Amino acid sequence: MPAVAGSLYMASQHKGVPPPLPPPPRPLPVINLGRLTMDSASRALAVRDIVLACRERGCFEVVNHGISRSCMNGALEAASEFFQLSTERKEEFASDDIRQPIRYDTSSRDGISMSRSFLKHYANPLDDWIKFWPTQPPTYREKMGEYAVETQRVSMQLMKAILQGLGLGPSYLQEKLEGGVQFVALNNYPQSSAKKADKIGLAPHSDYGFLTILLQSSPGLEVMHHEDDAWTSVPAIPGALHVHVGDHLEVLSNGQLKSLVHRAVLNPNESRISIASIHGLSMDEEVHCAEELVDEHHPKMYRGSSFQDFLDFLPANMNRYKRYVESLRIDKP
Ligand SMILES: O=C(O)CCC(=O)C(=O)O
Ligand SMILES: [Fe+2]
Repeated sequence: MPAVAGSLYMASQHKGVPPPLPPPPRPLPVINLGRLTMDSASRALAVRDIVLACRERGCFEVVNHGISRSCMNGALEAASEFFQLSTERKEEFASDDIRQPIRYDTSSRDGISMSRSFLKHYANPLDDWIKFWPTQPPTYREKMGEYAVETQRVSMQLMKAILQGLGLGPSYLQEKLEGGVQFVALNNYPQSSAKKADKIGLAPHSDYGFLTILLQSSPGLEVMHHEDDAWTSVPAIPGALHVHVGDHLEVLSNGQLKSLVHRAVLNPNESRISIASIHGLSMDEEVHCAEELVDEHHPKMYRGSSFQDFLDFLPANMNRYKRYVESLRIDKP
């Protein structure tokens, strides 16, 4: 009770005793995805855990997701070998136009890259996009392609579970999700240097799809849970993948789930690679609040928007919103 807590605090201050330390950060939920394909009771528990983690923390780690270590390591190696190519080779993919199917950049023109280079491209359906991908390193298409197909599969499993947990049913939007956008961002960050005070690689933001599945070579991802005003570091658990809620899932769930603000800090021990796979509906498909989740007590909170709308919105609105979804609020000031 605040009054009692307040008076205890004052009493302890009076005696020169330091105020109590804040509670230690809660560990991130780690979800065994294998339970989704077991008996229906195990599936129901896994669905409950996934939706609870999305609701309360905005993110979770997944293990037993069926993506082999060699596939994950292969993708990290392919990314690392790409970033080791000559500047000239990498700049073949350089472009200011965010609508390009593939884009390499090193600077902060996007308003949030403080110290990173990146390669971004689409991946689903693979046959439509792989022709735009680098041919160097020679194994790039094979290794990144295998990983992209596997993350798309995991994203489908997760979305079905989340939609079921929200009461919308596991086949809700299924076809649209299967043909939806998968946008892969490979990020390369330098090791932090003692000389440079700024340790931020990528400034705070939310992602705009339904879900992001992130693989990191070493720690550096930090998240801000909804109730917190502090950063929590996400450990790089061997074999695990990090999953967080994006803006369009906040819209679809009519605010029941909130997109997660996250950032990347530079690692003091080594340079770092992360691969973010962002999953949503297809480019022009608008995402709306699910009618089933709107009623007189829960009025519709967001207007509909597509992935394309986000790309159109971005250039003129860099840094205006930490979370793009704020711009979709119907009740925004
Ligand atoms: O590097 C990271 O850990 C975060 C990357 C990220 O947030 C992104 O690519 O959107
Ligand atoms: Fe992100």
